[in-house]
Amino acid sequence: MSTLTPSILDLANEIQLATETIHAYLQDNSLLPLSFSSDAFPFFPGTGPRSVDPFPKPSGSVQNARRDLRQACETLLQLIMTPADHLIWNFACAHDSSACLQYVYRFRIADAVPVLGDISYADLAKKAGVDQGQCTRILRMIMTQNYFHEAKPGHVGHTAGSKLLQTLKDTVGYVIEETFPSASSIGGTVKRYGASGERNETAWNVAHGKELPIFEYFEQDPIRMTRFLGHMDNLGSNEAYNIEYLTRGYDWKGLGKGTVVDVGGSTGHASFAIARVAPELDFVVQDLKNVTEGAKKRAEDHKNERVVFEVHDFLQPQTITGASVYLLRFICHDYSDKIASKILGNLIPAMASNSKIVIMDGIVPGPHTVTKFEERIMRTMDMEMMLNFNAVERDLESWKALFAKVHRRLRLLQVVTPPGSAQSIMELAMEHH
Ligand SMILES: C[S@@+](CC[C@H](N)C(=O)[O-])C[C@H]1O[C@@H](n2cnc3c(N)ncnc32)[C@H](O)[C@@H]1O
Repeated sequence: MSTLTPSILDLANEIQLATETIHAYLQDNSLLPLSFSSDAFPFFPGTGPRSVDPFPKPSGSVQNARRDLRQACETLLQLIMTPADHLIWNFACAHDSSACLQYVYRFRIADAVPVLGDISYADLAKKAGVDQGQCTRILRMIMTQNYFHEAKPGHVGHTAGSKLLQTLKDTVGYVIEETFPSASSIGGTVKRYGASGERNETAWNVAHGKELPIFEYFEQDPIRMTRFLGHMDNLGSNEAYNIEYLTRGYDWKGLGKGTVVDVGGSTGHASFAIARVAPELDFVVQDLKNVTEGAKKRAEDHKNERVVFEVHDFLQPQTITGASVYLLRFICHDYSDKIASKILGNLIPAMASNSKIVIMDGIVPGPHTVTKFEERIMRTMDMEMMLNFNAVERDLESWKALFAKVHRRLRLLQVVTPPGSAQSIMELAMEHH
C-alpha cells in the first residue's frame, strides 16, 4: 500500500543503499562511472541493444536497486519541490520541453553540433539556418536537463543525451511531430467525438486535419511512414521494449519446423530476431503495401531466406492457413475492442488444431503491483494509443474480455511477463472438442 506521507529520511536511506549496490557493481566490473559526457555509454551497462552493448547483463539485485533508486529519487524530489512548485514547474509546463525538442528536431540542431568538441552559438545558428538568439534560448532551456551543454561560454557541445537525438531521430520525430500536436488537441477531440473508438476520430486526426486513420494515411506519405518504421525499430532496442523479451520469453525453438506469420510485422525486426534463436522456423511478415515494399528494401542488408514479406490487410481474413504461430506484436493495443476482435477473429478460420496466436503487448498492472515509475511507462504508451489511435493498453481482465468477444473457444493458455519487460507474451489456442 502506498503512503501519502513517506519519510524523507527513509527515502534518503533507500537511495543511499541502492546507490551503493550500483556503485559496487560498476566498480567490481571495472565499468566506467555513469556520466552525461558525450562519450559516455547511453545505456546502463548490459541493458542496451546487443549490437552495441558488450557488457554482461546486470544481476536481478542490481536491476532491483536501479528500479528502487529511480522511484525513491523521484518521490523525494517531488516532496522536496512541494506540490505547489511541482505542479507549476514540472507538470503544467512539461510542454515547454516538447516545444524545445520540436525546434531541435525540425531544424536538425543535433546534426549541426559536432560529435567531438563544440561550436559557437553564432556558427551553429548559421549552419542550421536559424536565429541565433532563439536557438541559444532553446538550447539553454534543454541544457537544464543535460541535453547539450555549454562547453565554454557561448559554445555548445553534445552530451550523451543530445547525441541520442541523432540515433533515435525517428522516435523523437514521431513523438514530437505526430503525438505532440495530438496531445494538445485532446480537449477539442473529446468535445467533438466523445470517447470514440473509431480509427479516424482520434486526436491525431483532429490535430493533423486528416480524414484517414493514421496507418492508412502513412501509406500515402512515405516520409512519415519511414519515420514511424524507424521508431518501431528503435523501440525494439529500448530497455523496457527490447525485442529480446520476445525471443527469450517464448519457446520458439521448441516449435521445431513450422511457419510464423508476423501479422502487421512492419520491417520484420521481430521475425529476424526470432529466426536467430529458432533455426527451423520460417517467417512471413505481413503488412500494408508501402510498408512491405519499404521493409523489403531495408531487409536487403541482413538478408535471411527464411523471412519473406507479403502484403496483407489484417482487417481481412487471414490467407495463410495452418501456421504454427500467428504473431501480433504491438498490434491489438493500436485498436479498440471492436476492431481488435475483428483482427483476431480474422485469424480463427486459418488456424489448424495446433496453431497458436502469440500476442505481445502491454498488460497494465493492478494498482501498487509495480513502482509508479514502471507503471508510467505503460501509461505513457496508453496515452499514445488514446491520442493517435483511439486505442488502449489493457489490463488482464480487459484482455480476457477481448478474447471472449473473438470466439467462445479461444483460450488463453499462458501469460509470460519477462522481468524488466513492459510487454507480456500471451499464448492462445482454439479449444477442440
Ligand atoms: C505498432 S506497429 C507494430 C509493428 C511490429 N509488429 C513491431 O512489433 O514492431 C503496427 C504495424 O501494423 C501495420 N498495419 C496497420 N494497419 C494494418 C493493416 N490493416 N493490415 C496490416 N498491417 C497493418 C502498420 O503498418 C505497422 O507496421
